[in-house]
Amino acid sequence: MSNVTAGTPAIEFIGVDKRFPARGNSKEVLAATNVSFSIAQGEVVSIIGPSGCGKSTLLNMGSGLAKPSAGIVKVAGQVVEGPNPHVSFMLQKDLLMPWRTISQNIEFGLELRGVPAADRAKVSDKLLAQCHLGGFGANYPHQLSGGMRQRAALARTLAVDPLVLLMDEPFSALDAQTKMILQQDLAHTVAAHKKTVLFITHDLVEAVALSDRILVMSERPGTIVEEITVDLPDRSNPMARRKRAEVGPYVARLMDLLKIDASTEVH
Ligand SMILES: Nc1ncnc2c1ncn2[C@@H]1O[C@H](COP(=O)(O)OP(=O)(O)OP(=O)(O)O)[C@@H](O)[C@H]1O
Repeated sequence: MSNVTAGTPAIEFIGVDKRFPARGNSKEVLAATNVSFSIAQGEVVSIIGPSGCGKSTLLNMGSGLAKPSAGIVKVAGQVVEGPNPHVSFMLQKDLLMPWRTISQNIEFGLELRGVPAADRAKVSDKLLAQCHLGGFGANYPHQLSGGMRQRAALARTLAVDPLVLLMDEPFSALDAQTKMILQQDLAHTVAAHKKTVLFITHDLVEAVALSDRILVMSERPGTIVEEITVDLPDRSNPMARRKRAEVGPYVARLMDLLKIDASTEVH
């Protein structure tokens, strides 16, 4: 799946607008405007921005679940016209199917693609081990902790061997320590498999700890107002990276760009 010509960006947005038409009493919403960026294969890029600025809408367009109102989105050099096999989604909610075991959940995407059972089992066994879930394949989601369920969701996301992982606040519902452990898992796995990641987060330290670059969006209609290169070592070891003194100044800069201070209103 990931055999894409070297040098072709994994995902590109070119002059993208997204408008939701007026419906009933609600007016038309211009969610995002003039969004352009390009992510190279193997890069990890985070998007941060105020609530409602269109971050999830961008991911939906990347996955083909929503169409741009203007501009184009390309994945692996091809214009995204609908759901496509190059991308895989991971959300805050694990969305595991409660009636399927963890292995069956991990294998679901492969099943849809008609991969034979024995081959599916090989993939899920490997991912269970890699995601520290060895021995839990026959369990059902309700038998696992929240952190383990997100690990299973990550394994399911990786099972189809996507070129791009689109991640929408995947760890935001977890406690701070579990979150750091899962960030570590993710960073390690992404580096080992040279995956491309587009990651949405409200957690500024998480963005610095995990990313090669951070795209900062304005209030709605969201557009990219700043692009910050995270020039720090240890992208595959966010626990080490977050201990570095340079993290503080990056976070301060992001807070300034997002205009977060003591007077910021809570929505
Ligand atoms: N299907 C839809 N129909 C109409 N409006 C929508 C739809 N989806 C999103 N919107 C609107 O578009 C804007 C952007 O929403 P989006 O969920 O992309 O923001 P976000 O930046 O991800 O927000 P948050 O940080 O709170 O998750 C919001 O005003 C939202 O209400």
